[in-house]
Amino acid sequence: MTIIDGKALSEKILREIEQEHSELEKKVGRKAGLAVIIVGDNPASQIYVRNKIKACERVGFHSETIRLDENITEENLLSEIKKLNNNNNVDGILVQLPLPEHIDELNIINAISAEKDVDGFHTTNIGKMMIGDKSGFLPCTPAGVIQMFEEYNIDLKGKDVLVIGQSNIVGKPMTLLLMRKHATVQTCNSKTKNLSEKLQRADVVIAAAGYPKLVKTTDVKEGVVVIDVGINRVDGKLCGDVDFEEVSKKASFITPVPGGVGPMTIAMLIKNTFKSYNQKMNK
Ligand SMILES: Nc1nc2c(c(=O)[nH]1)N[C@@H](CN(C=O)c1ccc(C(=O)N[C@@H](CCC(=O)O)C(=O)O)cc1)CN2
Repeated sequence: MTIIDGKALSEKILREIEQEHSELEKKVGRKAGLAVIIVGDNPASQIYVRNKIKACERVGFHSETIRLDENITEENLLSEIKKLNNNNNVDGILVQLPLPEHIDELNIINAISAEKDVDGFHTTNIGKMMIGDKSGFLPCTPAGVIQMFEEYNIDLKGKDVLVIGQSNIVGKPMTLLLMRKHATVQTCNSKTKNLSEKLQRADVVIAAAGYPKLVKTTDVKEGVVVIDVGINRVDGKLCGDVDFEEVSKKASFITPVPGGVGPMTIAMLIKNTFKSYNQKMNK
């Protein structure tokens, strides 16, 4: 059994970007820049935003964090985005999700210029992903999972892959990227019947449901590849959607939580920001 080390892989990606960026910065005369908007004080979001800013510092990017009150109006949030769209030092913009309920998430995402949407959530980038137009940005978590498969030489061609969860951030784009790898994909949701039977048949399981230890040993077959996208806090401790202790006894490859998909999400964000910077330089 191999534990897929997302932390080490993300560090390798960041090292490569740091090097390429420092060479380009000398030629261009400015750093790549990422702006992160956070609304309210959700504790988990605070951690993720801090990790994103740390990653920017790690690779030498310019970063700015715009902290906004929980009660901000949609109009005022849109005007912050407009300023960043017009700021030439900013290559990437993201709004940390989730947003408070009074704000229309889709409206906000689509207000970000598609060329700066390094989260890959804008309708234009989702469309580009759908048809395989490489000029767009891929959503960071699914792109990070694909990068893990490539790094560990896990071939998906003809494999039966079960994706648990169909969120816009993970499940749906993950399904699409797996199809591009010629996997046979089944996407489950909370209404799916006989999940346990489906799990037993899967060669690869990608758990992104948000239920602690949903996937158990009795559910999976010997040699299964397990990717745990879940990040749950139980009694102050982090755990994924997979019972790691037990399932790792049957798996051929498995990701841990923490230290698996999470750091890869951040590495892909940095990669997308660097891509945006490069695209601007080449214009
Ligand atoms: N605008 C966005 N919002 C959200 C996204 C996103 O991609 N864009 N995804 C998730 C949260 N997320 C990124 O923002 C994210 C989650 C987890 C990690 C991470 O590094 N996890 C660590 C553990 C960190 C901890 O102590 O909690 C790990 O798994 O090792 C990074 C990013 C929802 N919102």
